[in-house]
Amino acid sequence: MKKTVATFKEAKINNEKLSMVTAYDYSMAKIVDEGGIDGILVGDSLGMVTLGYENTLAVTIDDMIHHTKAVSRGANNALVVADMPFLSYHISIEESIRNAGRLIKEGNAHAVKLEGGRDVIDKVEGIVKAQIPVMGHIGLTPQSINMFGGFKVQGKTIEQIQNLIDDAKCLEEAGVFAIVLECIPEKVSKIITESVSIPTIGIGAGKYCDGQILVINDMLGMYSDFTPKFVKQYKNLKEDINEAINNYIKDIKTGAFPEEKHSFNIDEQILDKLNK
Ligand SMILES: Nc1nc(=O)c2c([nH]1)NC[C@@H]1CN(c3ccc(C(=O)N[C@@H](CCC(=O)O)C(=O)O)cc3)CN21
Ligand SMILES: CC(C)C(=O)C(=O)O
Ligand SMILES: [Mg+2]
Repeated sequence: MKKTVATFKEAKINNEKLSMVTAYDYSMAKIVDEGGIDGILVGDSLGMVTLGYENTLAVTIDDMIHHTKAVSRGANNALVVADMPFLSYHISIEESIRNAGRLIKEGNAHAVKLEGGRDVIDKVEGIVKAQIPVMGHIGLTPQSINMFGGFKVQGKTIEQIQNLIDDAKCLEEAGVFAIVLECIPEKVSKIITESVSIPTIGIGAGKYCDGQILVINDMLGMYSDFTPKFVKQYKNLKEDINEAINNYIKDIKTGAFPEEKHSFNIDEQILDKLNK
């Protein structure tokens, strides 16, 4: 069944949990889509996971469009959400709408996600008015790494918690269809989740969120630069890939690969003529 922003809103009303993962290319998008995932986020985490940057700040709108196009081709049922990268929605409302529009028109995403609350509310309103569904994202917003001084858990003081609740309510008011809550204490995301009527999607935000999201490389054990506490590793593909590569190398060295079934033939007569 095709997932839409309406599916997301209905899930909260019906008390059904939403499942999301990130994906950055066609093949992975197709696999997770066929697996029945509700939503795929083309996260700007691709800067770290697929491009090898230290953080997400260097990712460009063109990087995002390039990967979003690929993911959209592989996703038949899941809702495809594309992250707006750092500085693509900070300068003006006009520029924000233009960039969000490119992710939809060129990338074929169904919705965009941007980080922040009241500080970006005018941009959120502008994009929503342009008929582009927006997902909010508060808590540990990785594009604020230089303000936070690292990837650190947010929402631990009364003031921070009150700000998170107010941000969530303002985002709902501005028309977002869902909000990502990243790296905040479980009891705080419970309060936020109960304060809004749109679904909350948690990452490191505990069990009370209306849905969960993880970076695909983390949950499959394919990224080892760091492993946040909130990651549950469902597979260790790094180990499997290592084993496969070792066997492949061994087979090449010993001549066990390729076999006849992996090779192509020509007519013996042609070979005879060639030899004469
Ligand atoms: N592979 C990957 N997975 C992610 O979840 C992810 C990215 N990349 N890139 C963008 C952001 C960065 N994220 C991160 C990165 C590190 C921590 C981390 O190490 N957190 C500490 C908590 C530190 C504290 O106590 O304040 C941890 O131990 O989990 C958390 C989120 C989440 N996002
Ligand atoms: C971690 C998720 C929510 C994200 O924003 C990303 O992958 O970029
Ligand atoms: Mg992101």
